[in-house]
Amino acid sequence: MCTSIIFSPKDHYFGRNLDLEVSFGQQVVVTPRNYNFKFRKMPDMKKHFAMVGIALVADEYPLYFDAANEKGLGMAGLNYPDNFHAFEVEDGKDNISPFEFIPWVLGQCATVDEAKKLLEKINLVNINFSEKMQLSPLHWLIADKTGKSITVESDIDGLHVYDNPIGCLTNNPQFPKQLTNLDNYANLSPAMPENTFSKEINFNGYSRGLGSHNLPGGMDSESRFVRVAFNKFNAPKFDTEEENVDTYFHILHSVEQQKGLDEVAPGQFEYTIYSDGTNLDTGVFYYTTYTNKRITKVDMNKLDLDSDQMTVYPINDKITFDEEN
Ligand SMILES: C[C@H](CCC(=O)NCCS(=O)(=O)O)[C@H]1CC[C@H]2[C@@H]3[C@H](O)C[C@@H]4C[C@H](O)CC[C@]4(C)[C@H]3C[C@H](O)[C@]12C
Repeated sequence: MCTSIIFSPKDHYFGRNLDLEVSFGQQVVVTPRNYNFKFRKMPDMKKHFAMVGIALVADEYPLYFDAANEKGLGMAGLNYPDNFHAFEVEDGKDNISPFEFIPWVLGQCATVDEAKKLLEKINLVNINFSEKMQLSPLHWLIADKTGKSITVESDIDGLHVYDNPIGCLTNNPQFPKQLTNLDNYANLSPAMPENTFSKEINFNGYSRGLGSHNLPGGMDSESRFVRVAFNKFNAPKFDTEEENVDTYFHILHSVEQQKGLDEVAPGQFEYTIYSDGTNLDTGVFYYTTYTNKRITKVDMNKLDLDSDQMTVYPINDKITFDEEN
């Protein structure tokens, strides 16, 4: 499972938890403006916006899991098995494979509105990156530095682009069903509950936090959607970058999957491999990993963004302690 959010306390932070049972050897990858993006069915993109995110580099191509560009547009791909459908190549359309989708959008769009326009021509096609790396069944969250976001789902009946008023995405079911399910939790509150049960009964309020007693705690996608939305909308907003980044990671870590809790095959457990976020207003990228909760920072603006060569930073994954004595 995975969870992606946009959090807008002052600046806008966009990113995700990547949950899986195996790691692909992904890294932090900055792709500068003059790296030549090749597309299978579309012309090369020789000049484009620079982007930073997490990717697996294969055959010198950045296979992005999630990224944000220098204009403040972010995009993340999350698993969407059984529902995702890829189509045959169609004349007159922008035929893009899912593995090309993030560079295609982030390379040329600065805002969600521009992305929506581009998506009118898109046909997500059935082309594997390679024999070994087959098509991924994904859906996407796209967000910008106004705080606006959309969800993109390619179902058997075509491409759906939904306005996303919650600014969160997890996995199945389809996005409209996640929104409907959220209705079930409208009475959650950070405050102690009012007695609307019956005037004839007195409730003692035996514990603090009873307003969120029914907040779902499961690893499943519906539970994480409700939990991350509740935690995000009730999170404090600060003035400093440090406090807002810290809060952003508290929100993502509230839906992280500890090893041992989500068995996907006998003895195999899905867990939160990394959590990341880009400040869309500044282009600074942050991440933590399952074993390294100290926030690592990569500022793409410190690189030559007019270059044609990617910069790759291996994931900083080591468990460390601050030795006090
Ligand atoms: C599995 C990842 C999504 C994580 C997630 O949602 N997990 C939930 C699993 S489930 O719902 O519980 O089944 C996705 C996100 C981005 C994907 C990767 C990117 O799309 C880049 C390439 C694309 C290639 O086609 C396949 C390998 C790959 C390297 C993908 C592997 C995998 O599908 C990734 C890593």
